[in-house]
Amino acid sequence: MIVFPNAKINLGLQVNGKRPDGYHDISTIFYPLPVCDILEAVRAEEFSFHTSGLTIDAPALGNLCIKAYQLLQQDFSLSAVAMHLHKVIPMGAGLGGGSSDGAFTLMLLNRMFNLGLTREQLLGYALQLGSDCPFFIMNEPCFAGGRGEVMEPIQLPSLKNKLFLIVNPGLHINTAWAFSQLKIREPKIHLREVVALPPDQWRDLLVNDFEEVAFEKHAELIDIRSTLYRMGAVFAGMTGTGSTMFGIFDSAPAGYRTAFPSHYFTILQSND
Ligand SMILES: C[C@@](CO)(OP(=O)(O)O)[C@H](O)COP(=O)(O)OP(=O)(O)OC[C@H]1O[C@@H](n2ccc(N)nc2=O)[C@H](O)[C@@H]1O
Ligand SMILES: Nc1ncnc2c1ncn2[C@@H]1O[C@H](COP(=O)(O)OP(=O)(O)O)[C@@H](O)[C@H]1O
Repeated sequence: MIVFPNAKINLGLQVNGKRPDGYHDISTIFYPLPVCDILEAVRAEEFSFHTSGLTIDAPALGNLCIKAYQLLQQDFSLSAVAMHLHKVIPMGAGLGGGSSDGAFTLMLLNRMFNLGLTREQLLGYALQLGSDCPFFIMNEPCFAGGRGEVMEPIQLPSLKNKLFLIVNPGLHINTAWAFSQLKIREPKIHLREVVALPPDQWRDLLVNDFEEVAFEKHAELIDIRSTLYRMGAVFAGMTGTGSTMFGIFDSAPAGYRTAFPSHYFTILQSND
């Protein structure tokens, strides 16, 4: 069985406060984008896990695909599988690639072994893997609160047929570190009100609180955002805890193939 774990970006990200459990309450809009890893699993005599494509900066046993298998193995007597993950989504980039792999592993095994897990049960397992894993069980534009697991699907017709230029400068920003650096402030305007406006009015209103932390550490991210606006982006910003930047365009900007010579980039059409 083969699945294609996709990435996501965050449209705005407000950190509202620290929780007793050590996590933070956030408000964000998770938006899926069709840049995908490839994950295959087949029944086998013994368990194996192999990867290809981008090198994963985590020990094999720490891989979220293996953690997902182990989670279900605890509750069901799953027979062995041979898994292969082909890594395409840049890591530690704010694109949720690892989280997506974990969530898609849960959905793949649920189908493969006919476990009959409901969406609620899958969401529960996904949250044990990480705060933005549950989103990939829903995998549609969602307004999210809590740790990122309290989700409400949201319509964003203003993004229909828009193009997203994703630029990853390869700067790894650790999620825990980014949260530890944050100064929590009251948002000037709530996320829901901003995204109700046309995207060309989001500039300076749709804020990712982690930009202040990331831009202070990596000034080149500010240059990437300026370049995206110069190229005609209706909106440009950082996703998650970074370092991936994205620009939203009405059409493919001239010269985008040569605008970021030393960075990973890709241009995608909104799924909506
Ligand atoms: C903040 C987001 C926005 O999408 O960043 P990105 O990972 O996408 O950049 C995600 O929710 C991240 O989710 P995820 O990457 O799964 O984080 P987790 O593994 O659950 O947590 C890693 C660490 O980040 C911190 N953390 C994470 C989520 C959260 N709501 N509050 C936190 O304080 C905690 O220190 C936690 O130990
Ligand atoms: N299957 C996986 N793919 C990518 N990263 C993984 C995977 N499993 C575990 N990881 C670890 O999780 C970290 C964060 O992964 P990822 O979700 O891609 O980050 P982000 O959400 O910031 O884009 C990676 O840096 C890596 O150490």
